[in-house]
Amino acid sequence: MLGAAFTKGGGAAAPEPGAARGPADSCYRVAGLTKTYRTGRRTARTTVHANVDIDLDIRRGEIFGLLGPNGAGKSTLVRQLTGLLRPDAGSVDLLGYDVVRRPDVAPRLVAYLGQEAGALDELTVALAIETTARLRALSPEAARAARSAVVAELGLTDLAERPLKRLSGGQRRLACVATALVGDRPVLVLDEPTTGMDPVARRAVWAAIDRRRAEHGTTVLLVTHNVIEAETVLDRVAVLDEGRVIACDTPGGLKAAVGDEVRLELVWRGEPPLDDPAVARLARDAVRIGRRWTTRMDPATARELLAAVTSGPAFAVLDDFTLSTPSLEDAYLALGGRHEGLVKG
Ligand SMILES: Nc1ncnc2c1ncn2[C@@H]1O[C@H](COP(=O)(O)OP(=O)(O)OP(=O)(O)O)[C@@H](O)[C@H]1O
Repeated sequence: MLGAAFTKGGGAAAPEPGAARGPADSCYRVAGLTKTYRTGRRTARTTVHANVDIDLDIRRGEIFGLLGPNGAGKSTLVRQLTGLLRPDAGSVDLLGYDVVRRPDVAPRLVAYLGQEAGALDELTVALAIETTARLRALSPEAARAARSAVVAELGLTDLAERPLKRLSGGQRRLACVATALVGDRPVLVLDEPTTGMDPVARRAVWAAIDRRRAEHGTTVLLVTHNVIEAETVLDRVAVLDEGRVIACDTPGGLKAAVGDEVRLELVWRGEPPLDDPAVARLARDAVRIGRRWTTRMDPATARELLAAVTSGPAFAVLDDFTLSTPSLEDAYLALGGRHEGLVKG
């Protein structure tokens, strides 16, 4: 199985198969992974504990998410999982291979999409995809066929002959996703793949990822801030905060941690009347972003406060409201994560 994955993923000669230490269905087994950055001179030394004693087990064929605010340590983690960064301590087992001891192995099993387009920027979309396919050891004919297929699949036909550097941010990101998908690597590690994309492009990307999982059993490790997207596509998610995994479960399992609470969102068109007791009660706990207030509470209290707000003077300045079951974002907040780094929608 490992040999087959290597032949398919291609590249230079496959390494000796690793001693399969993990269970047969394991893709990544991470234990005690720790990375500390030290910057600055001796007098103004800064130490950042980017990853602290991280344990993870990602199964084959899973769509596994890493969720967390800016600076939580997500990119640092995936760069170690893909052999681009050496951990200070800990182990990474990828399909039976020791990535720390053999950092050359990961690039041949994993298609990694980082946050930058980098070296491909000068090439046309078609050439960038085809070149990547050739680097993944496809024959010239197979590379051309794979390029045409992924261009059509992601709706890139009209952009295929344009250089990446002449595309919009979202278009360039889509082209980079195409380069990650071509050649059918057994593992995809995608760092914020849909950043800047419109809904049509985003849907095309998720459909393409889902298809690979269904047809090839591809494992996908997805870094995201986007909790809405995360909820719909992920099998399991690890929540990172300040370098540590603070939870790891299915989206449903994480949401169950929030219990029976519901989310009440209010959007104001003017200044809410704080002398209204219901408004004052909501103001006490609400997370306020611009004109939007978000709170979590038990359903009976939420209904009571909403009834008071919609039947009193506050209604005149209320633009919109929603009462909904908890989201992954609520679960994240209940876990003690910081609010600012997560985006909605
Ligand atoms: N090369 C570096 N040198 C020093 N500190 C770094 C370096 N790279 C990252 N850091 C720090 O390590 C921490 C984790 O950064 P990392 O990029 O892994 O976070 P992230 O979760 O991917 O963030 P984002 O969502 O913003 O991409 C941050 O505090 C960051 O400032």
